[in-house]
Amino acid sequence: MKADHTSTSTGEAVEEALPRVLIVTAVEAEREAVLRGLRGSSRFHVIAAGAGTAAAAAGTAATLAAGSYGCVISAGIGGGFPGRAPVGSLALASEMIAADLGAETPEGFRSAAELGFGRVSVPGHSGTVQAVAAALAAAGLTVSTGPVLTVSTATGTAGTAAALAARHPGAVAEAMEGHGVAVAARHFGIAALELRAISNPVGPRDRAAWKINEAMDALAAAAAILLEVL
Ligand SMILES: O=C(O)c1cccc(C(=O)CC[C@H]2O[C@@H](n3cnc4c(=O)[nH]cnc43)[C@H](O)[C@@H]2O)c1
Repeated sequence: MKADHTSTSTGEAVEEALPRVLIVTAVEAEREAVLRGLRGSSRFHVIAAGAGTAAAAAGTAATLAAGSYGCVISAGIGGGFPGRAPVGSLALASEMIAADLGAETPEGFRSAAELGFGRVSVPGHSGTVQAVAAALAAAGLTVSTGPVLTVSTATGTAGTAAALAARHPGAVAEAMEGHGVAVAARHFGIAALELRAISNPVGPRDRAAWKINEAMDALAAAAAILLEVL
């Protein structure tokens, strides 16, 4: 998807016949950060659907059923895997993985896919992922592209962080909604992306150290680039 602008006789830029983009955040503060970056564009519809995959999937599906969209983005703050996505940077999902959908067994965690009862990963639309990553980097923003994990419980110990990193080599970030948004988008045959602004490292929980404002500013800056590239 690429922006296609024309001008009116007065020189005013208008967005013409471009597909609408749905952006799904968890909470209102994330929605407001995205809207700040979008500077009033009517082509982007931004909803705060609630935290977790169920709320995200339900909100996404209900919105897609009621309108026409070319692309859906799960966006918000997230945890970054140390050495891959530092606090204040951006993470863009090559795939959105339901990282704790499965079962504990005596041999350890087995994913739903390994157990034969479902897929746990939805790929991001590769052309769009590449275009967005390139545009963010060209704008001077720090962005890491790789698998983004969707978890029901935010990681709070070094042990869980290490286990997730071992199960998902190359994972750049974790959050709580991406896979739900992607599954809803797939149901409607629409491309999905996930974009996270990193507020905290994945690891031992230290909520007081989360850099929420820094992450919200990065999210707003990224939204301004989405406006140009999608
Ligand atoms: O307390 C606040 O001011 C505040 C402002 C905006 C958002 C929040 C959230 O707690 C958002 C919850 C949302 O954040 C994602 N998230 C962020 N870090 C992680 C993590 O390390 N692991 C998993 N999820 C994370 C997640 O998608 C939540 O829905 C608070």
